[in-house]
Amino acid sequence: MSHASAPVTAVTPGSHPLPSYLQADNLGPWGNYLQQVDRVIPHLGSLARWAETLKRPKRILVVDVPIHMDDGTVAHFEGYRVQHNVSRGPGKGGVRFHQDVTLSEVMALSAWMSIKNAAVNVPYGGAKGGVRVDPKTLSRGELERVTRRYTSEIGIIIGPNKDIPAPDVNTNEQIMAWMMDTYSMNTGSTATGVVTGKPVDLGGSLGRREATGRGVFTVGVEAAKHIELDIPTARVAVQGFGNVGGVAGKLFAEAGARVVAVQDHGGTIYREAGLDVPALLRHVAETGSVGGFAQAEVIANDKFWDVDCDILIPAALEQQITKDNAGRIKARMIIEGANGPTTPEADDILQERNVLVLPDVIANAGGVTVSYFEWVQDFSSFFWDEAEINARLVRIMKEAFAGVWLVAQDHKVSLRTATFIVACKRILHTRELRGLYP
Ligand SMILES: NC(=O)C1=CN([C@@H]2O[C@H](COP(=O)(O)OP(=O)(O)OC[C@H]3O[C@@H](n4cnc5c(N)ncnc54)[C@H](O)[C@@H]3O)[C@@H](O)[C@H]2O)C=CC1
Ligand SMILES: O=C(O)CCC(=O)C(=O)O
Repeated sequence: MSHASAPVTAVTPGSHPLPSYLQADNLGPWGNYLQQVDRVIPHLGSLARWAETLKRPKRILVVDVPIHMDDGTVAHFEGYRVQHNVSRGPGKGGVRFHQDVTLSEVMALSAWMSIKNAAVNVPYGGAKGGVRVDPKTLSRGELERVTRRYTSEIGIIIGPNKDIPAPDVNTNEQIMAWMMDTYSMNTGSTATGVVTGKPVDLGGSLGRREATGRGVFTVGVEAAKHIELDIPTARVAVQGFGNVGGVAGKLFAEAGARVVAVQDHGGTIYREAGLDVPALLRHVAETGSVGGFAQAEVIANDKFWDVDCDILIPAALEQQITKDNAGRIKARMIIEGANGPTTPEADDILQERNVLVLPDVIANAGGVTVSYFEWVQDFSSFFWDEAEINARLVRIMKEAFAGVWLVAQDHKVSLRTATFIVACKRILHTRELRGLYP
């Protein structure tokens, strides 16, 4: 068929077909997000008439990131920045470097940022970015060149008042420093507020590195009270032992819990008596993975889901808890450190089995909450001490979680749908106040 005669979807008044990249039935994380939105719509009252806006990212940028490799060749990487919603303020959300990252995945991650930011009521919309690259295969120089070129390419849509990136999987303080420097070079003045999660010596905030794990721990302790789960005697299993999982595991261990199993990209380890978490963190810092940790038994990766535990913390990637393993999970409570680790089908199975799921959009909001503190500190050039930051973080997390808990009771819905109710009402209320014109 020639291009000229290709079928064209007719657009009639009142019919608004979705753009092609939003149409497929099975879009992985984006498809999961859409199902989560469908579940909240019946609870939005008159604001439901604006709900379509939640299903369409505001702005999507796909960029080519060409760099010189150390061997003199030129390599091209695919980069994305998606601003899902900016009704409540500038876009805000991390940047992921991963070989499998896709546009629809970044769309979902940006949408969950909109929900999360509204759930804890920080004045941001939602955004996320990614580069399709395995940073472990790059030299330090190559990693810096990828970061700087990506930052220049997305420079047209980011900025301290437009969209503020931060760390996510495989990105860290050094990468944020390069991003800040590149943006500042391109705009002609030092703009510390363009990214958060920077080194403290460069306008970063005390407590940001630990903030997501601390938030996971805080909501976990609060939720445990509701189901009479005793933290000092609890057994915890953690998937992903990086920024989020490592800190959450450490805080649970310090509270007396036994971290019995940990899985990361390098394998799965188990110790019924509890792993020595500080020693494991040192091992990961030295070797890059939990693999090879001497004081533990190695188990098959799939056996992780059968581990006898009270609390499960997925803190790696999306779609880990599915209809295939949800029935095997022994935990009474799941705290989602990762974004999107549980599919909607698995959510239903877990609810049926009375497993309490603390959803990502509230449980891992500690990171962006302290990012907000960092941004505020950068604007005022006045920096707070760590005790103040942690106290404010804990207060926001506790209050947000308590509110979500009440909504879940009132509407007789899961904590995920309850968080979506709180957040979507806030987002759509601002949409309504701002209107659509022009
Ligand atoms: N860094 C942050 O402040 C925040 C991160 N998150 C989410 O938390 C999750 C983890 O992020 P970070 O800890 O920052 O990343 P990270 O890069 O520090 O750690 C990622 C961890 O996941 C593990 N992992 C990767 N692939 C795996 C696989 N196939 N199976 C098992 N483990 C695997 C890695 O080995 C590593 O331990 C992501 O979903 C991220 O979006 C959510 C909120 C904030
Ligand atoms: O700190 C931020 O701005 C966002 C962190 C993030 O990417 C997330 O919460 O998933």
